[in-house]
Amino acid sequence: MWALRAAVRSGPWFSRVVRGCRAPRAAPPLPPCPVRALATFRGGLGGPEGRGPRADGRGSRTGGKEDEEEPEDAEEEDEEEEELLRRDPLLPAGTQRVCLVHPDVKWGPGKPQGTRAEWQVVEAQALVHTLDGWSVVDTMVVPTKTPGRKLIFGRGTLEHLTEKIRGSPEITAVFLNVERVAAPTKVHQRLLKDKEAKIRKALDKLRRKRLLLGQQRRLREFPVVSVVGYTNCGKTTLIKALTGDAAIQPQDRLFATLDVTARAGRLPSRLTVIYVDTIGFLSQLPHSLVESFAATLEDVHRSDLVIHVRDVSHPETELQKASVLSALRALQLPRPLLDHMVEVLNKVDLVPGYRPAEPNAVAVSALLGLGLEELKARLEGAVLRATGRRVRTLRVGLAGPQLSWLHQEATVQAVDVRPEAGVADVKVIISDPAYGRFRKLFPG
Ligand SMILES: Nc1nc2c(ncn2[C@@H]2O[C@H](COP(=O)(O)OP(=O)(O)OP(=O)(O)O)[C@@H](O)[C@H]2O)c(=O)[nH]1
Ligand SMILES: [Mg+2]
Repeated sequence: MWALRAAVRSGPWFSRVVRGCRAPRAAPPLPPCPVRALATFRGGLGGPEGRGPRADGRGSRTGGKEDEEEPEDAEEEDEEEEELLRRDPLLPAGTQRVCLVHPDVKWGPGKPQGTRAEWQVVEAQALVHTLDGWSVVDTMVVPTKTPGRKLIFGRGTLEHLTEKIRGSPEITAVFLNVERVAAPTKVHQRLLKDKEAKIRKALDKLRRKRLLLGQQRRLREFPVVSVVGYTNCGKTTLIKALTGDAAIQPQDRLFATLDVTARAGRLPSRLTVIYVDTIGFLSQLPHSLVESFAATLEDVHRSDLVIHVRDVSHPETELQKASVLSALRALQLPRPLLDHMVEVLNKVDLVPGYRPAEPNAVAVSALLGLGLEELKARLEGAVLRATGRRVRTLRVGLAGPQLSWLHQEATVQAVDVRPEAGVADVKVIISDPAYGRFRKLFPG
């Protein structure tokens, strides 16, 4: 379901995607950059305005001699990993003023289903804006009837577009909103290969780290709740609202969250859960990036519960839901996680008089804090069911170690002390294995 959509480079450029037609400029074309890669490119776009892409890799770590040497300490290695995952040396540096060209397929097999050109344009604009210093200064929606062929536009249309763009000096880059990638040149093949090898290494390391984190969490028996959803639907804002963590900074941009992060929060019963924030989904993503995306979502596989956040104020909310569900299926999420997923209808404050159509979903405004108590109650029930935890009232002797054991191994909700009998009735949330251990340690 992922597809490559964009081609970005400095200077008006159509030659890579409109084969058979003359390129408007003589400069050698660069391989197109996947949308996903653009979206993950943060910082480091500085440099002289309008400078072309650093095809030689200068200023980045790719392609240089230093790459061949192993970093000496773990910190340096982490920095390198971070850099590799974030930077794309093939992107033009500095400020870019983009002309967004959207081929609007009106009929035939290439006609996009369930969406409209205007929303595809809005999404593409948002993607361009994820890059610091990049802005869309012009948008052209161009009807075309040759979907899936080598030629996207006819010669006449191409000439018209080229002329228009050449006549607009403010345009420094063209973003062609198509799912296509041209074969890279030999220079670029090497660069991409180097980068691929390094990213694979970084992903392996990331996987090992995640596995360790997952094991540590399991040992401490905190239930894990993963929060997934279309990009910009409000996942981070919801986690901020559920955990009260003021340090979390949601942003109104696509792919604001670029890595999986975990935060602790408490449910009404005082049960601590770990909320895992994830990278947003997009309806069309390049196949080549599925693996890296899947790696960041491995935590979701290991979670006890999944929350699917939806932006109900978005005109394409249904399409977004379908995209997320199909991506989760493609990622082969375990069946119980899919079946017991909690659907959260977010941003209801933007839809006056909103009435949820889905009976089991919870409507909230993560921003204004509406509906959160109901959501927490739902989450609690679902977490208890998913993790085999139960609320039990256990009688313990005041003189013995049982009470402190329960504080360590379970979530103590209330302690009703009966001094005359020298006992206390303790209301706890306890997992079945922990209860088994309690009974074994303190029989009778
Ligand atoms: N009005 C309104 N805006 C919201 C609500 N929840 C989130 N937002 C806004 O939506 C934008 C995106 O929110 P995030 O929480 O960053 O969304 P996200 O899903 O984490 O986005 P990515 O990490 O980019 O995938 C921010 O500007 C939020 O303030 C809500 O309930 N109501
Ligand atoms: Mg986020």
